Amino acid sequence: MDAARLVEEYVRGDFFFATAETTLHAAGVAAELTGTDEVALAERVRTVLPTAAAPVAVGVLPFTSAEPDATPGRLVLPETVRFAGPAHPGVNRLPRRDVGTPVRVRSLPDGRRHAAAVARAVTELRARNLRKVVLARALDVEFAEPVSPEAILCNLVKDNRRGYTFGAGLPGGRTLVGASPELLLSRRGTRVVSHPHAGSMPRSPDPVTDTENGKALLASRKDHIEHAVLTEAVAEALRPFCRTLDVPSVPELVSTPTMWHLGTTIRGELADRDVTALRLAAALHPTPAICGTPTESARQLAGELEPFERGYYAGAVGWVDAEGDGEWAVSIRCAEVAQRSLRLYAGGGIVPESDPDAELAETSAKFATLARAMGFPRGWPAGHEGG
Ligand SMILES: C=C(O[C@H]1C=CC=C(C(=O)O)[C@@H]1O)C(=O)O
Repeated sequence: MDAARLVEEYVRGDFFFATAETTLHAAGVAAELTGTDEVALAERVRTVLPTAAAPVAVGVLPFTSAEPDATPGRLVLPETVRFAGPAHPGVNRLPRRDVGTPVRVRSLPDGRRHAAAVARAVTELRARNLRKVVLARALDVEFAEPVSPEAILCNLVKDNRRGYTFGAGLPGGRTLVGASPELLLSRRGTRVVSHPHAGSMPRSPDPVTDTENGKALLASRKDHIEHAVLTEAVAEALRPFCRTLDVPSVPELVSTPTMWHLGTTIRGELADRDVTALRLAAALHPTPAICGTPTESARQLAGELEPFERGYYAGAVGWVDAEGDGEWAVSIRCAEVAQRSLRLYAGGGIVPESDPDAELAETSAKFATLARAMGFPRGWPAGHEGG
């Protein structure tokens, strides 16, 4: 199967997930399983998968299912599932697709207020004895014409050779599209891998500045603190499931076409083969890459400071098969696409050492993954930060 064909054949409502090694396309809904208890949902999926027509479940977990009217996790047993090899270099033959011109862009909150929320978070971290909280903002973009998630996904796949590029149908005809650098969890047999990311600097078209940015990130004490909180939490969540766990003591510099990050590859050997990739993802989520530490207090603080619901942003997206193998990415660098509008999300980890203006700039830089795929100029959304 040709991976580029899977990109061409993707239509809104389908599920698509491309990594550096494999491309997955799933279509149709033989059954849908939803629920706010992710561990229970993982167990239901494990029970039904062996007799499913296509023995793979695909879907999304929300950022939080803690509130009473929470967004539920949504797993689909598709009618058809096709796997192919890597999308690159085959997708190079596909033309870039036009996404249209926005007629209105609104930042939620506006840039000034986001920086003020970061300053407030820094104060609250001390007052509430938190080590880290992740604060996000959103950009609402409106178009005069219907906006095509197929076009955005195609461009995202072309732009991102590595990482996890996804499109997932959501209730109400909406689509979550994105290209995340971050692996929450993969399981193959008894081998599990997580690749948590925290600590960021923007890439630059100027090679000298670009290299300097990478070096500055590697040397940044603030970013190493932010990263250490994350790695510790991921290791702690995986340890009860693993016979062995390898946690490197120093993160490595990783890159996407738009960002530098600190990343740590954590590898484990499962003690019990019956624990599925989805069950492990549910145990890990939400990590301090998108929530904070301690988890509950950070979730509450983010909820107090962010003027919108995260929905499926900062959740997880992926698949699990009847053997329990699968791959789940953290759903960041993404947008939720409706008919003539979409909402982009970007967040950043705040620690007591964080600087509000630098954090605002970091969210702008993170929007570039989607902005680039939509054909917007470099530096967008400058000029739209005012809300
Ligand atoms: C929360 C996001 O990024 C996370 C992943 C990598 C680096 C991050 C950071 O440096 O703050 C964030 O933890 C996002 O892109 O919305």
